[in-house]
Amino acid sequence: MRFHKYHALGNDYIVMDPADFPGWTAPTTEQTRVICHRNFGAGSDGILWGPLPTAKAQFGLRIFNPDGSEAEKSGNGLRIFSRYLYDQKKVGTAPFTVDTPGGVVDVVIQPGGQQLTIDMGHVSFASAKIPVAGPAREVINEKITILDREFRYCAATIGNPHCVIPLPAITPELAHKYGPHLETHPNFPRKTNVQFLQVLDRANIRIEIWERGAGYTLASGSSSSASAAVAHRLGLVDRNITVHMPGGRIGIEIGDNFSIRMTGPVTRVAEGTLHPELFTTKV
Ligand SMILES: N[C@@H](CCC[C@H](N)C(=O)O)C(=O)O
Repeated sequence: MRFHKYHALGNDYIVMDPADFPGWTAPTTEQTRVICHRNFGAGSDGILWGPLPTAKAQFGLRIFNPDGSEAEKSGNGLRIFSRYLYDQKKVGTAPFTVDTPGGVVDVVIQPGGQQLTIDMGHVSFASAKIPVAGPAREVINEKITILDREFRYCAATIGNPHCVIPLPAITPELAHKYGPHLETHPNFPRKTNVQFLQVLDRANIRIEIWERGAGYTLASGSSSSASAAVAHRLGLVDRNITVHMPGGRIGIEIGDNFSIRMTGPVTRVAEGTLHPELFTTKV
């Protein structure tokens, strides 16, 4: 049971190659929870299960959150999985494709493997696609009350759902206090990732993130994509944006129809073997 650990700006994932897990279809909820647990397991913000066979792309990938739920897409997860393929010499610097439940993406890896660019797909603000409850509409600047505070939010999908709250100034405390309530708010039937967004200037934004199924994280590629798209949709930024997060920076280019090209780093952390005794712990 070999595992490979990487981080992308402090958003860390464990790659588990199905070839190293004979008899496993995919990690179960219980297995995922204990593997990702920071005290009882190897510790990570999620599991990347692949490469899997797929007719839609060169490689298939499934993404699991630390609570055991499955995500449709992950920007940092895709960069990390691509770096794993590169380290295993399954790909080089030629472009290749990866199929996720949230759509197929195109990947280019810079020589050395430390910087990767991913064409993430298109952002949509359509309530039916995200999904957001209520009549069909673009979810832009709608009111929502959480605990003691009323916010205005925009919702977006890039394969996975996002709730973006623009504010004049942001803090990690906002994400910790309001994130869990927004994640599970009835407006979002499949729950949601949450970003508090501060526009710094027309080329720079700052976000604080609360991830669905993971909690507070230091960086997120799909959150960067959704937040940059919302800032552009509101007319607050241009098309080339640097997203500043507690863990570091991601570059986002917005093309026609809100297509997103994301560029950012990946760092290789460790490789090891999961011991079967790990799975005797229930978390
Ligand atoms: N860290 C990720 C997002 C992972 C999935 C997310 N928690 C979800 O449930 O949609 C990223 O870098 O995009």
